[in-house]
Amino acid sequence: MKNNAFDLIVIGAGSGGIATAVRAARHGARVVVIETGTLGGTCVNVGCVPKKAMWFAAELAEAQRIARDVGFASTPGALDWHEFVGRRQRYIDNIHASYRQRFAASGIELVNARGRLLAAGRVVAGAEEFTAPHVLVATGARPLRPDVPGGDLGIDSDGFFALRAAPRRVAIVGGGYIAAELSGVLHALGSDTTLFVRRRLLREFDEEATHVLTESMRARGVDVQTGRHVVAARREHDGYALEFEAGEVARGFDELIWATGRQPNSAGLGLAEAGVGLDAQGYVVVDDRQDTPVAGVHALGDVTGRLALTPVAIAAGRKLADRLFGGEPDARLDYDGVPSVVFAHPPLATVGLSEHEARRRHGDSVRVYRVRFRPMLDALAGLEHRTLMKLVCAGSDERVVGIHLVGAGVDEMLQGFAVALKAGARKADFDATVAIHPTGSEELVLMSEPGHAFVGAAN
Ligand SMILES: Cc1cc2nc3c(=O)[nH]c(=O)nc-3n(C[C@H](O)[C@H](O)[C@H](O)COP(=O)(O)OP(=O)(O)OC[C@H]3O[C@@H](n4cnc5c(N)ncnc54)[C@H](O)[C@@H]3O)c2cc1C
Ligand SMILES: NC(=O)c1ccc[n+]([C@@H]2O[C@H](COP(=O)([O-])OP(=O)(O)OC[C@H]3O[C@@H](n4cnc5c(N)ncnc54)[C@H](O)[C@@H]3O)[C@@H](O)[C@H]2O)c1
Repeated sequence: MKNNAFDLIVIGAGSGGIATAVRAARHGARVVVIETGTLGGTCVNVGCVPKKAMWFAAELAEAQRIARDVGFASTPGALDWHEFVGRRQRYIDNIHASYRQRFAASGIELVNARGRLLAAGRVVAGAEEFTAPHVLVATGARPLRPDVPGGDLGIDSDGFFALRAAPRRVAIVGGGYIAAELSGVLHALGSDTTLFVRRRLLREFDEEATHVLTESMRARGVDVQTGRHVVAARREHDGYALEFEAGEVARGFDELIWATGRQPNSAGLGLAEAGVGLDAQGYVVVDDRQDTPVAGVHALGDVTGRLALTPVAIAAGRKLADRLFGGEPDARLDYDGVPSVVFAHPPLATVGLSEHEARRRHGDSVRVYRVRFRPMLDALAGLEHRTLMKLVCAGSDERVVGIHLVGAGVDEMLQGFAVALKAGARKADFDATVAIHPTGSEELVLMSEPGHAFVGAAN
């Protein structure tokens, strides 16, 4: 008879589940991974990876326009979506294959079924039951549409990845990462794009940075409409129509995309019955070691609702495996100072505190250094695109507590500066570093005078 006793049962083979399983197996644990859908979860299949592929396509479209502007005798061609999506899928298929290889090499068992917790240490999947002293819930999240009439019309980010052509006229509803990213991609690939934001774009981010991003998106041609609260959607003879709180209606959209947030995959897993706490939105409640109140039941990644980013789920998983199986009883992820990039057009890169949050925490000791400039290529092309670079410093020694960048190339620029922030760098350390010329990033080590406080913008 098959032995279904393991050291670790992982429910969900997304970014967090896979990372935990592989690290635990490396420490010698016997691991089974239970996955109901496709290996790799959101990031690989309907998240970061296909999104970045589309972002590259959009960047290439923009680069062709710039090439023409600076004198190349080229006319930007339209993207062959079938060709490109085929390449995108082959790239994803290779990731699936590498995961399978890694599982086989590490002796990790993969069960393709829906997992459900029976009790601490007991999980059922299909017709089988598995036991282990440790169970990890890493079941992720899925798109959430607003509860308004017509909220079931149109598509969400999952549907975006099923598109095989740029819609002629598209309405995107939402104001977070996904709304900003998809509107930039579709605009660059030829869609007439309107973004309807309930309040302001990326409200959790540094306000000045999001103001600059909003301006830059508008300058590129995305119709970003803020303060637009959608109360209903309809399908009319000439396409989708959206109705707003004040009674106005916007109509004539060929496609409607909801980018209004995500909800955890925590229902039907037997969690509440086993004593695992869920918050009001259904997120699994964990402490800073990824432990639930039930001994041996852990959770991480998007299902816990904390910093829904792939590297966060991966890092939390590796720490958990190090703690449970690697002899590191204090291992836990430090959730502070996590950098991230919104792959908008242009990208926005951020780490640490916003200016507002820094002033709330550090009062008058906050000093802000900023520079806005026209990147060389844009100047050559006669474009008015501006880059923002902003350092938020606090304390008498001007420790850098926030870095906010908006503009071409900042997506690849931030990682190294995030190391500096995490290591506790001071403004003086930036000043002491000789610039690399001519680059955009040199501006970050050349800022001399602290500037005024950002007092807000009506966007
Ligand atoms: C459009 C989009 C773009 C994104 N872009 C980025 C980006 O650029 N950078 C970034 O860092 N993050 C990005 N993210 C976020 C990132 O994808 C998530 O933070 C990450 O995938 C979370 O990993 P996870 O392991 O928690 O969950 P997931 O990757 O969602 O994996 C959960 C897995 O659990 C499975 N599952 C669910 N219920 C069960 C069950 N009962 N039994 C068995 N299996 C189950 C699911 O099928 C899924 O495979 C993006 C997300 C989206 C939607
Ligand atoms: N580049 C990246 O790293 C990246 C990219 C995409 C997603 N993600 C992760 O995935 C998470 C989910 O992304 P997301 O964009 O779905 O969520 P989000 O939480 O970033 O944004 C959701 C947005 O929808 C708005 N909203 C909610 N209900 C609404 C309504 N009824 N009408 C209008 N607007 C409404 C919110 O105000 C918010 O602006 C992100 O928070 C992020 O952690 C990361």
